[in-house]
Amino acid sequence: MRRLEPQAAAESGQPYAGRGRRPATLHGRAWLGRYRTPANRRAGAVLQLVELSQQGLAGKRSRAAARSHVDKPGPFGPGYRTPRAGRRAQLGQAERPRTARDGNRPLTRGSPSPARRVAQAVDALRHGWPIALEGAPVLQPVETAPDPATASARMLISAARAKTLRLANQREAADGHSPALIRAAEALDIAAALPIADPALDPANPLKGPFLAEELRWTDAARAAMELARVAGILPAFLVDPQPAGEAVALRAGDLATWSAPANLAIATRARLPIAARQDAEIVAFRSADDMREHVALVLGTRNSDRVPLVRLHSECLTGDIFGSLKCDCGPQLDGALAVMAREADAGGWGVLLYMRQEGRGIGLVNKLRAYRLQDDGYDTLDANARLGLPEEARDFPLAARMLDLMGIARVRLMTNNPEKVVALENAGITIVERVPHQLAPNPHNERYLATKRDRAGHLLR
Ligand SMILES: Nc1nc2c(ncn2[C@@H]2O[C@H](COP(=O)(O)OP(=O)(O)OP(=O)(O)O)[C@@H](O)[C@H]2O)c(=O)[nH]1
Ligand SMILES: [Zn+2]
Repeated sequence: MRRLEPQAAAESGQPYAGRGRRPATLHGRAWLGRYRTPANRRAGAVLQLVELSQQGLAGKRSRAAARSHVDKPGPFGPGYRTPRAGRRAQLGQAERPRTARDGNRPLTRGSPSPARRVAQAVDALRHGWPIALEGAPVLQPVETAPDPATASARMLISAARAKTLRLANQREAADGHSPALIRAAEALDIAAALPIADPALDPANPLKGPFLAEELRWTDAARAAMELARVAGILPAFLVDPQPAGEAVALRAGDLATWSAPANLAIATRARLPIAARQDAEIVAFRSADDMREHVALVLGTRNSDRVPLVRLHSECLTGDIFGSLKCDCGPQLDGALAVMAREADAGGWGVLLYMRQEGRGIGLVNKLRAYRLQDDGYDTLDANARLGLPEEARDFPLAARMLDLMGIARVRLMTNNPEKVVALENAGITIVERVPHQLAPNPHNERYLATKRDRAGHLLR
């Protein structure tokens, strides 16, 4: 049975509060120093033998730089400046690709609907089957490819990954999740392509290449492919125009926008759910026809139109929520939120916990665990995601707004330290009457994770 501890106890500074577990030892971190080779430039493209280095570490923004953006209103207090304000539209709103402008090869008449095409494409990527985005060559996912003989000299990878291979320019690599096209001197089969796709294999494969960076003429389709890989939870790396080609699932870049529309979400069912924190709790389940992830809300206390509910938007963390992982603060935050809401209900108010199935900030469990592996090599949370070619924040917060909307909740007191949640919910039409800080005691394993949240992601942590 899960053990609950009140937030007050957790806030009192007790180590590992909220989960009642202590780590046996405190592990030191190995920071690896590496080397780089100079680039050999030729005719505007970069052709070189690549030696990998940990340049991601050099790319850290300072705390001052992270905070040097526009002013924030209301919930954060006077003078607060939001980090990454210029990129706010991308963050917390899983990218909704625009309608494709590339190419002119039409899908056949009577082909499946956009949502069905995306569902089939995601399924294909999980099985290792190729996809064919309109206007783009056939793309074979590297990670899941069933036939090791599938080969191509060209690969589509993330700009961030291309940067670690010394192939992307700074401008492209700034948006690490954006795509880059590379060409090898000879065809790469799956065994050769995997170390290019997976940074976890870098230590065993320090030498790669030579590669040529090619101009990408089907950008929208390539961006959609990266996004589909994220949704499928696989590494964002594809063989381009592979041999043998296999039967590809056809779709358009713009199909993703239809697939991810919050309006698709509806209440599926609700039931009474006595939980340790509160016996009269209710659970509400949400479902979209398109997305297999089923989100839920827990309602604690009796709905009361005179009281603005205390709301916690919690994103799934299997490791923290279920196993009590000490690497993050998710487990204590989940338990703490329910305990505070139960107290609120005792005092005549009510609370709503939205449990969003957006594991690893939207990159999925396996890719989060890949990021953990890179963190063991010294990368922080953000750099580990970047090195994988995945966005640091890929959650779809408008979906949370849709859940509140479906429950008839327009005004909330939001428990969070993350200003982007506040901004994203407000942009989606929810009024945040108050931001309620939700900080719990750190432990030696999550100190760096919390410092990264504070110093690089702008979370309001002490
Ligand atoms: N990619 C990645 N995700 C992580 C890592 N550690 C935790 N997470 C995920 O981060 C998310 C944390 O979610 P929340 O606690 O709801 O949100 P938050 O952005 O930390 O903001 P708060 O509301 O202040 O807690 C969960 O989905 C975790 O699975 C990590 O190292 N890498
Ligand atoms: Zn966690």
